[in-house]
Amino acid sequence: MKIDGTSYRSIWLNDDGWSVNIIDQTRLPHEFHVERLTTVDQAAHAIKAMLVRGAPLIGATAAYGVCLGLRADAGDVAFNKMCEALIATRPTAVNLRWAIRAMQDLILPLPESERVSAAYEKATQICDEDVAINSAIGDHGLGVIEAIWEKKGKVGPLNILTHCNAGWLATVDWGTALSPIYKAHDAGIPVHVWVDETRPRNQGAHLTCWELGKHGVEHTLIVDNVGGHLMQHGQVDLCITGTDRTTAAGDVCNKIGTYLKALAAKDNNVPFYVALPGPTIDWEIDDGVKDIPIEIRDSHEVDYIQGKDSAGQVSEVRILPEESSSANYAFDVTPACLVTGLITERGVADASKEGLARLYDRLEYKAS
Ligand SMILES: CSC[C@@H](O)[C@@H](O)C(=O)COP(=O)(O)O
Repeated sequence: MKIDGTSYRSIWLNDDGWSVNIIDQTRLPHEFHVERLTTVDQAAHAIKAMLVRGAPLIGATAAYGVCLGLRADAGDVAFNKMCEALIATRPTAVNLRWAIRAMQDLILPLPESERVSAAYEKATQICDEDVAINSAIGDHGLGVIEAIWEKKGKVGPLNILTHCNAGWLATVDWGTALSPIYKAHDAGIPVHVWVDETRPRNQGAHLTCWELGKHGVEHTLIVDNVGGHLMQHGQVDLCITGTDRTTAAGDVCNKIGTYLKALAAKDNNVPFYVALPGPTIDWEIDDGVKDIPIEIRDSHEVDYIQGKDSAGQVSEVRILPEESSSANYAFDVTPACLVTGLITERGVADASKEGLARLYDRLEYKAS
């Protein structure tokens, strides 16, 4: 996507042909900083500290992390160790495991001398495929948006609510939930996006607002608990979110707070769509609430809010008493029964075992 006229992906190989550039998302929206990764440890840190985040981008970064690690040591012991370390960085998004598994399947049978070049080829392929997948999600999602726009009598604006950031910053390009929105905007539909702030890390405020603004999409930031009120008053035509892990039965696990939006949408007959690429499906599990590991992050993220102060400095402030403690659950599960449809690169599926099985062969994307 474009930033002030220049096309960017969220991750790309440097001109030197081996080091990896990422956009440091912890500094957005106040500073646009490109960070150069040269070691697997730096890649693991970038994922854990959320310089990069979003399920598909985590997978892509891990794949390039493997390339950087193999440059230092292409032996089996080091390779398996780096794969374990990368998988341990974040537990919920299944794309991470899928990408590492794809690298392992390719690399382990090869002689050491061939591993580095094969790894770079595969990581580049994972990135290019992610871009194509997300563009196709956008095309299928555009169909959904067009149908709702028709039903509304083409009286604008078309109000879409989204949670967290499932835009191009969360993928290699285009995004999942935001890809249909960009395509609808480009097709001339007057979309307006309600952007959930998404506490505690404020991916909505920091990243989604920045992305949409750069693309010229109308948007309004709301605090996390406003969505239900807007839905009760007919101010939301549809919701679209992303997902970090989708079960074979269509449950979706996304940023904390997604479930409450889906409940409110159901109560108000607002369509609730979830956009996802094939590698986000975990075919090994059916029951998301029972089986998806939910990341619990450092409570510092809840205790402090980061922003730009009146002197123009980016700083943090503590929002609760020194003696109080907090809990930081990063994701929740929305059961399939609350999801109107799953927008995939292969079309829109019912959120059910049968719906997903109609589009995918469960052996295509292996994560374990
Ligand atoms: C296309 S991204 C889908 C999800 O990864 C996204 O909605 C999300 O919840 C990201 O969480 P984050 O903790 O910022 O990595």
